[in-house]
Formats: sequence, C-alpha cells, structure tokens
Amino acid sequence: MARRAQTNDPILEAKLATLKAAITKTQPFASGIVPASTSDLTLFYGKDKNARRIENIAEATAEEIADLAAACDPAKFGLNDQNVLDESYRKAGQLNASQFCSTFDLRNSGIIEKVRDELITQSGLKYTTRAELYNLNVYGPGSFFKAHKDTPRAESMFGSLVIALPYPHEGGGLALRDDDREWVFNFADDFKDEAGNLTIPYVVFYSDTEHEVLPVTAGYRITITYNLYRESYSLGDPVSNTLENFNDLEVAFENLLADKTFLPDGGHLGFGLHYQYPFDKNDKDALKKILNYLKGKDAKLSYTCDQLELKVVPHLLFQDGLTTGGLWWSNGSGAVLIDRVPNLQKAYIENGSASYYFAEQYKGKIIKKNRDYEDDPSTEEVKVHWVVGPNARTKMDAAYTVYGNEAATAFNYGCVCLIVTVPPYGQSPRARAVDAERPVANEKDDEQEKVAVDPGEPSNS
Ligand SMILES: O=C(O)CCC(=O)C(=O)O
Ligand SMILES: [Fe+2]
Repeated sequence: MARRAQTNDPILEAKLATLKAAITKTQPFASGIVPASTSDLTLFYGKDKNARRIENIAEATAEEIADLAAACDPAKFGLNDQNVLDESYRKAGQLNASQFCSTFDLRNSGIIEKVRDELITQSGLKYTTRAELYNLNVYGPGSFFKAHKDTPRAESMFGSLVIALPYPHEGGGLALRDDDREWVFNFADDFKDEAGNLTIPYVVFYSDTEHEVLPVTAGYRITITYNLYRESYSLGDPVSNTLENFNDLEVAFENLLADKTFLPDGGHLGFGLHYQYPFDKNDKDALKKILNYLKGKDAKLSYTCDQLELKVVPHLLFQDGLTTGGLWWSNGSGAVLIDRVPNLQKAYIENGSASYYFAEQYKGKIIKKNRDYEDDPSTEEVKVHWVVGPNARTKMDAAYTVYGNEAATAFNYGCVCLIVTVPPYGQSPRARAVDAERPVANEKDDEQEKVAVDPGEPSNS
C-alpha cells in the first residue's frame, strides 16, 4: 500500500501555531546577589579529625587557599551510571558535604524566596523548597567543568543552586544554555554591591539545564552547590495569575475551543515538553507523577489545561531506528507513545519494530506505522496534532545517555510529551465554549483511550 499522504491542513496548522505562539519563553534560572557579612564567610574543612578553618574567605591568604585546594579531591563526573575521573572533561577540586562547613546561612539569605518567586510561582505552581548541601568546588587556574546536566537524585529534585564565595579570580564564567539561548555569569564581577559592601552571587537553575564552568585563568573560584527538592505541592498560586502574559495561553486555548471548525470531532494535541524530568526507572507509574512537578512553561501548559478541564496525559515517545539504552531498534520509522515507564532491560528486539513492541507490551498508541507493518490492520494509528513537535529532548535515547555531575542511579531524565485531549465540539461545553458547563472530570487514569483512526506523523519544530 502506498504511504498515505500526511493531512497537512494549512488552516489547522495556523490554528495550532497560535497555541504554540502563546507558550511564551521562560527563563530556566534565577540569579542575583545577597549581602554577605563577615560572619557568613568562615569556612571549616578537612577529611580527618583536624579540620582547618579559614576565618574570612574574602581575606584568605594565598597559603590558606593553597591549603584548601590541596585538601580537595579531584572532582569526578557521571557518565551514564559510572563516576569518571577525566580531567579533559572536569578539572576541579571538590569536598563533599561531610568534609566542609560554611557559616553562610542559606535559609536566611533570601535565596529560597527568590526561587519561589522566580522559578516556581511564575509557572502557576506552589511548593516549598528544601535545599540539600552538596559540594564545595575549588577551581584553580586551568580548572573547568564542561557542559553537563546535574544528575537527578530523586523524582522531587528540580533545581541546582550555586553560590560563589567572594575570593578573587578571573575567568570561570558559569554558562547556562537553553535551546539557542545562552547566559554567562561571571561571579567575580559580583562580589561587591554598588556601595562596596561584600556580596555573594548565586544562580539557581532547573537541573536539566545544560551548564558549563568555563576555564579559570587566574585566582581561585570557590563555589558551594546545593540540590533543591520540591516538598509540598499544590496547583495554581493566584499570585501567578497577576503576572503579565500569564493568561495568553489560556486565551489562545479558549479561542480554539470556541471555534467549531477546530477539530470538530475532537482529537489529540501533542506538546513535546521543554524540560526533562527525573523519574524512577523502576516505577512504572512514575510518568503520571510528573504532572506534579513540571517546570516553567511546561507547568504553565498543564496548569492552563487544568483550568480548562482538558485531559492531559504524559507520554513517552519511542521511534524506530533509534538507539535506546544501548539497544538498536529496527528501522522503518514507526513511532509510538506510551503512558508508563518501560523496562528497557527486558525490552530487546532483534529484528522487530520498537513501536510495535511498545504498543503491544505497554498498550502504546501507534502514532505512525512502521513501514514494514503498514498493512497490518490490527493496529490503529492515532493522529496527534503536534503543537510543539517532539525534539531532541523528546527522544528517549537522549534520556539514557547522560553527562551528569554524578553517576545516574535509579533516576533518569525522561523526555516527555503531554497529550491533551480535545473533546468533540459541543460535547464538553466547559472545554469547548467558555461559559458553559463541563460534563467530564479531568481524570488522570491510565486507561487506554479510544481514539479516531487517522494517519499521522510527528513533525519537528
Ligand atoms: O561550580 C559551579 O559553578 C557549578 C558546578 C557544577 O555544575 C556541578 O557541581 O554540577
Ligand atoms: Fe552542574
């Protein structure tokens, strides 16, 4: 059978584009400076009973800093599930949380409130943050840490915080990258405020944001890192609704739902998520839980769907012809969405199709038939209209090969799509027309959905 032509309906495409345009860019970080009094700047460190003490790091002598640098271990990094020492990738000294103590008082510094205001509530979320002390890093001349993401240590880990102790150095910018955007923070420029008072600069970012420490050219760059965990959670902080542009997406959705020519028989909208999410590889229900800890604009999308009572289900996308967890899936360009975390250890398909395997084993939805199985009538193809097409982040192989700051253990970043179900026009008045009642609850069960047969193909965007 000839390949069916893709249903490229320019009017529909234009409508989907209005939704995409309303998903505004958000920053993956918050940054600033906090005042530092001399009582914040004492550092104790050591690996034996005789800990050393630097009274005021800002005034430390060269000997004191040399002694600190000598006490550090060479920092490793995580390549998949191994901790690797490779000074062409990461060259720095490190002490772990049991080997140093700083008098800097994070809890009273105001940084946690900044995280709340700038990273959490702006997405329509509300949760408290627990910060766990992680490492002290000492970068002397020639030290650096190449591009990586921070290894998630739990499902609830969302952020990484770096503070810099005010010791002079040159170079060593912290670069953050998000798609085609890059920000570089030179902490050494921020050790004093305009009035000349000592300050501590910080950057807090979603841990899956690619970042890099550029080479230090002089002096010592001394940072303390913390892992940030989400503690209690609830949707919809009213504060966020007052933010500019916050409702753009809701309005765009409402306009489409009120338009009777927009998917009159209902359908599925696909959104490749912008961020990656840690989930427990051994918890098959882990995927559903990510709705509780989305970040930035992903959280805003789910919040908006919740407001409109649209059903949202997280899925993983597998495509044929990709390596996944070291396995090579067959060619044939099929694609499948599954709504649970598969056991990749068990999944070995020598000559078959990954999409068919996942469809069968995990009740996946084939969104594009493998060429070799095209005539197989047993499988329906589900049409997904991609608002934000699956991208590099949405591919599972990206999730299973990771440069992290520590070896991955039980948690992996997953690349997740949200599939939003649009009810047929007139069937769900709350969803389809702004001021009507809505009959169906926004259930998040794992039942297979009944879907229309319609050929489809994910598009890259
Ligand atoms: O020292 C820094 O600025 C960041 C260190 C880092 O990225 C890490 O420890 O994972
Ligand atoms: Fe890092």
